[in-house]
Amino acid sequence: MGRYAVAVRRLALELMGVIVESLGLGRTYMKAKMEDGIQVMVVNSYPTCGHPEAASPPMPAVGMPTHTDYSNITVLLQSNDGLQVLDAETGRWTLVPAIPGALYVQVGNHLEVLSNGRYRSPVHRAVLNPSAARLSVASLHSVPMGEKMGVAAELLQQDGTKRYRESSFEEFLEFVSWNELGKGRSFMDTLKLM
Ligand SMILES: O=C(O)CCC(=O)C(=O)O
Ligand SMILES: [Fe+2]
Repeated sequence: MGRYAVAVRRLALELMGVIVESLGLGRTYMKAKMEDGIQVMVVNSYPTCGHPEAASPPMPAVGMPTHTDYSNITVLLQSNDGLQVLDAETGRWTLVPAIPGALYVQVGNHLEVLSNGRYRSPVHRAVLNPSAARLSVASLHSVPMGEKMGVAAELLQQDGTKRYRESSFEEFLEFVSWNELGKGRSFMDTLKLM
């Protein structure tokens, strides 16, 4: 686990470099902040479970409720199927298939803010697998705890409109200590200015 944590952090920082470069900000734009930043590793263990509610179509049992990740970027390793992403247009849940040896990379809230909405932080959840127990390891990479993340000044200049307010990881923790995950307003919604 120790070696995986180091390797996945190196990968996340490398990917962040490529992403900010794609935004025209230069590859080292976030380098120092990401190097000083935080990495949260979450190991999720889900039991086997079928469809507890008789419904048509069947309602899956949810292991982790609907949310977006408060990170810049998240790298997920999953043992088998269970992760679903919400298609905002159709309202449909799409399975992210577990491919042996593959990592799933997901945009977090902070990257959506930084990019002024060019990158979107997907709404996702984990459903219980009816035929097998499941493990997932999520590695969330962010800027330092008290650091405020706002829209990149260069992108704001291009766009002329700020779509998100700034926030820090500390503010997020304060929010989640009072608001249950998957219920009511999400923290991401509180960041949106339009
Ligand atoms: O178990 C999964 O596939 C999802 C985990 C997740 O979304 C998280 O830990 O933030
Ligand atoms: Fe997540």
